[in-house]
Amino acid sequence: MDVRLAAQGLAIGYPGRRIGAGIDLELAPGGILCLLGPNGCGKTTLFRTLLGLIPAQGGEVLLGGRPLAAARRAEIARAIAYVPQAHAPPFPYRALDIVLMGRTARLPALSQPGARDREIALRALDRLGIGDLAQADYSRLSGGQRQLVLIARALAQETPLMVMDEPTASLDFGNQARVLAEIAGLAGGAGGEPLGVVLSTHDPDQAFALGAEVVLMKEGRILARGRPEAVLTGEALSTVYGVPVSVERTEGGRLVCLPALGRRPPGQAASPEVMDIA
Ligand SMILES: Nc1ncnc2c1ncn2[C@@H]1O[C@H](COP(=O)(O)OP(=O)(O)OP(=O)(O)O)[C@@H](O)[C@H]1O
Repeated sequence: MDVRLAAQGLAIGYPGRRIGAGIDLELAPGGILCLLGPNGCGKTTLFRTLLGLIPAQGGEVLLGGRPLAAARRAEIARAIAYVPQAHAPPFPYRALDIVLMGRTARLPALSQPGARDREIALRALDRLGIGDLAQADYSRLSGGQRQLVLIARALAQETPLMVMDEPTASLDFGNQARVLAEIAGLAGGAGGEPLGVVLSTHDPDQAFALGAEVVLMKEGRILARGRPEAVLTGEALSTVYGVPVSVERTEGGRLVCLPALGRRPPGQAASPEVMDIA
């Protein structure tokens, strides 16, 4: 089955508000796309458009070569799982109930999740090291715990593609590494068939760690796309984030991005993001 997700000349935004345009990208099982860009540049808006949650303002999204706009909600949910930024629901669901929601698109109409769905949901929680939270009230979990539950929900959905909006944002150092390893494993086929994963992050080092294809965004447009070594240069990162950044190689051979605090790159205007602390 062809489950590639593609954006062609995509324009994104909200009624009366254009956020971005001219966006082309493609995600196939086995691939990892890492979306980087400053706050407010349109990453979440792009994800919501790729998922069909808001309509494209121009161009189109194709799922398996067919227009996403023509696909039914359940069909999209069987192809693409979504890990939104962690939020608290208005009702006190158990963490297990939240994960079971990932099974909805797999169930016949009007039927309740069964023993197998429960087993899959519990396995997803265990895989992320939070099996002990299954009966906990989701609304009382920490931001990072909620984020892990939402990732478990996406795993339980058993889709070939996964869209993850800042999946490591609230996680501690160890859980960030665990989730990155999980993403690499999913794309590598550790859970069975290789998945295609697109994630957004504010940490460019994650793109190096994952060896992911990078999509660098600014103001709703794609500035550069390709291998992290080619795209994530000090110059490109300095331009996009408005702070001087150098990219250096560690003794172990890994590239890391280092923002220099207190100095601006030549020609950069003063920005509230630049801290003059030197
Ligand atoms: N429902 C909405 N209606 C109108 N504008 C919106 C809506 N939601 C978001 N926006 C605007 O769209 C722009 C892009 O927001 P978006 O959340 O896509 O950015 P982002 O790159 O994901 O940001 P961050 O890195 O801070 O999460 C912002 O200016 C935001 O104010």
